[in-house]
Amino acid sequence: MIKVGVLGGRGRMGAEVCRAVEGAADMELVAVVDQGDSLEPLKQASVVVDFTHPGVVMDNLRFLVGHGVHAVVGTSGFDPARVGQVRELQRETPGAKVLIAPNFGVGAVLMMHFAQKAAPFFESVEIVELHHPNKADAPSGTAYRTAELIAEARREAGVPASPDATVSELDGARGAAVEDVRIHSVRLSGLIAHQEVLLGGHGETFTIRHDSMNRESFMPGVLLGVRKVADLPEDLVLGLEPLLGL
Ligand SMILES: NC(=O)C1=CN([C@@H]2O[C@H](COP(=O)(O)OP(=O)(O)OC[C@H]3O[C@@H](n4cnc5c(N)ncnc54)[C@H](OP(=O)(O)O)[C@@H]3O)[C@@H](O)[C@H]2O)C=CC1
Ligand SMILES: O=C(O)C1=N[C@H](C(=O)O)C[C@H](O)C1
Repeated sequence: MIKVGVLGGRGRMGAEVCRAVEGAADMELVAVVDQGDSLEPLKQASVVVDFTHPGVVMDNLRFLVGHGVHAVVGTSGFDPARVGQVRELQRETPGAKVLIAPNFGVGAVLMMHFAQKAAPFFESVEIVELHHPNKADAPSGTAYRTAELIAEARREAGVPASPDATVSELDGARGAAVEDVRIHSVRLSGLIAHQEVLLGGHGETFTIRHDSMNRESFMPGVLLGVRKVADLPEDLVLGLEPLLGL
């Protein structure tokens, strides 16, 4: 049995993770921690899943890595500086593996993968992400990571930035740029989590779209992460891709 703790266990995702862990025959839910609770009960767990808030996740990781507890992190907000800080924590106290996945939806991981493959073949690429209005951060972690992967693929292939003649704009009209890739964030009641990667050039466009219809959709990926995190080949893995053989 894998002893699992959940951080953010009363939140939208955390509550869903608690249900999924309780329904898994090979897992035992040993600790559920939320805002204001002590982190101490998490020491009983061999793996802790974190779906909290970008503002607190680094403190959570400091505690988990410091106590040798493997972490499966879904919380957003991981830019290169934060990833570097996690590596530093692991250097200071070796032993705990960390999996940080911007998106645990299998379809979303495939969307990112296909976008990375397609990006060098088109002159233009932009991302539109659409989420429920309770989301605290923009752009989404998924869109940020997609932009990084697209930028890396285009850089390696020697493709220049997407053409754009804009010389005057209302602040924000052209979205946020992550390494030259524009991201547009929509917050709309009724939505859960959705993303389109728009590619264009030479008289054709290609759109890759992913939709999460509910939060259960993330659970197969989360449970896969819990099962695999202790045996990851590297101390820190970014994204579910290697666990899916991508
Ligand atoms: N990787 C993925 O596949 C997915 C990632 N996410 C990400 O997961 C994160 C959580 O999303 P969501 O569940 O919708 O958010 P919620 O706000 O519903 O849940 C977060 C929970 O964490 C609690 N919390 C805040 N601070 C702490 C703390 N210091 N210790 C313990 N718990 C704390 C919150 O309490 P309170 O409300 O009192 O602040 C809340 O109960 C976001 O960053 C989101 O982007 C979401 C979906 C999928
Ligand atoms: O806050 C959410 O809901 C989601 N957050 C993640 C992100 O920021 O990419 C994953 C998914 O989009 C849902």
